[in-house]
Amino acid sequence: MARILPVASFDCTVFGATGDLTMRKLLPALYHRHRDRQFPDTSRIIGAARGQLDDDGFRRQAEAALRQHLPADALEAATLQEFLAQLHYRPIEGSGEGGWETLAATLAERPGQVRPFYLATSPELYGPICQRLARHGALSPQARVVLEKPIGHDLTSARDINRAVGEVLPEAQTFRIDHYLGKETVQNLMALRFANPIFERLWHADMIDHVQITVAEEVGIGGRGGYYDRAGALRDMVQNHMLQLLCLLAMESPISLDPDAVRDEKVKVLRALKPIAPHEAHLATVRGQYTAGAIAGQPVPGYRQDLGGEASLTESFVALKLQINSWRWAGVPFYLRTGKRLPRKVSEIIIEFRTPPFSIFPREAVGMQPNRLLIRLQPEEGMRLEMMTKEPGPGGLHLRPTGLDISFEKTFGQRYPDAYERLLMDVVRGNTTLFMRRDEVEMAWQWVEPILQGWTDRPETPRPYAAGSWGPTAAIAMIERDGRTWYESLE
Ligand SMILES: NC(=O)C1=CN([C@@H]2O[C@H](COP(=O)(O)OP(=O)(O)OC[C@H]3O[C@@H](n4cnc5c(N)ncnc54)[C@H](OP(=O)(O)O)[C@@H]3O)[C@@H](O)[C@H]2O)C=CC1
Ligand SMILES: O=C1O[C@H](COP(=O)(O)O)[C@@H](O)[C@H](O)[C@H]1O
Repeated sequence: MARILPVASFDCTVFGATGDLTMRKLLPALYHRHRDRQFPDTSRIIGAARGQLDDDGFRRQAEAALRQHLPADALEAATLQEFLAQLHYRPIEGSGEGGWETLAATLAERPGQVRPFYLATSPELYGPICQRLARHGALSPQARVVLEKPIGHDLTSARDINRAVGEVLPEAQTFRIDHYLGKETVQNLMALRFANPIFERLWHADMIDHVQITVAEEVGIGGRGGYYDRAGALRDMVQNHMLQLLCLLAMESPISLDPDAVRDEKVKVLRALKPIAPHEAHLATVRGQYTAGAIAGQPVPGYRQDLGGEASLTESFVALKLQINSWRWAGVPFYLRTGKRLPRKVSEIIIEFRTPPFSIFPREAVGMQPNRLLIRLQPEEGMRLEMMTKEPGPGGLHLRPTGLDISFEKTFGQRYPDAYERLLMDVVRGNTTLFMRRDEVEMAWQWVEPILQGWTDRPETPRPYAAGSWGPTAAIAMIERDGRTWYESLE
């Protein structure tokens, strides 16, 4: 059973409190933390948005959302009522003047509380909201502002947001969230690498042939088409989640778990990424867009139908090959791919090791495969080290890949907290380790931007792929040109 470390009493103001993210992720996460008694009853969760609701109206919306999004066995009547009683609502205009004095007065009732402000709104509002919080004296030393991804739409807008927020708030009180960093299995990458010296010896271009990172989703763009069609897969998933995974995989050992020690090492990886110039973007990347198809035997519409019939050049799939300019990684390609409406939800990292420099086994020793370390981030979280083993029997020397497996569920047998649960409690604690620093976000945009530029300079229709397939065939061709292949661990 995991230890629950209690946090201090807080007043958490959630801007965008009636939106999808709050209803689907933040309130369920806070409910779970309440259920485990991780925060005191004196804590309040104050919803804020433009809708003219009162506390009861917000509680009714929240209750409906919790009933929809929590598993039935987590819903206990008394716990739910206690949690709802901690919810409040203050109407507010994020970029205007209405509602700020009332919110400030509500917060002033309890000056000693930790004050998280969660900005679950569009990023254009981050600067205006922070400026207003400052103007109304709400940014006490106990304040922490959480900025949801995406931080901007490109490097310039990211810098503008960071500058506007930085004018009123120190970096130590700024929490740029990337929920992948809150996933247990993503945090485990640090344990895998820095608590197991056997791997550190192998974690090097001398031993590793290449790395694959796949983040596949079954879902389409759903009700978020307005946002997604402006973003696309590169901005939505690669600029943040996938580059963060890459940083944790590729960074050198930090000198400690201190937030800046870890983030310094991640920034070094981002700085070492070999730029993909605009004119190279078409060779180093593949963009795709799903067409109608079937997932788990059920027909699903295509991207354009999901958008309401509009034509669109936005990619719902991207695959790319990148290199890291460092002694550790020189010459080791990293292949990344992510997409919506792929055959199943799976996030997985494959480290493929080099083959033996010379083989003593005859050709008939069929099944020779390189060693691979599979790190399954979700679902069926775990790790598998694939080794070549002699098949038992008298009929000659036959080799077969077999796995040393760790299933987290079998090993630890407990509920995995959602990423937002851990991250929200870290915000209250004031621990920024699992949040992105300003320079990290900007370096990631700096690397991604020439690719976007290349796509703009030579606009092409993304390659179609049927929903339920693994993306366009060009993504397969991209890796196969290098004599490698995407690894499907469950197939
Ligand atoms: N939904 C998700 O799964 C994820 C979302 N995000 C990011 O989180 C943010 C929120 O996303 P999501 O919840 O989906 O968006 P929604 O459109 O569902 O919700 C937006 C919320 O912001 C409020 N709002 C809009 N304009 C203003 C304003 N001027 N002043 C105050 N409140 C305002 C809306 O209420 P009202 O109109 O009443 O004011 C609503 O509560 C976005 O940046 C998104 O990219 C990030 C990761 C995942
Ligand atoms: O940030 C986002 O992440 C989700 C995928 O998150 P996961 O925890 O379900 O793997 C993605 O669907 C969404 O488009 C993106 O904005």
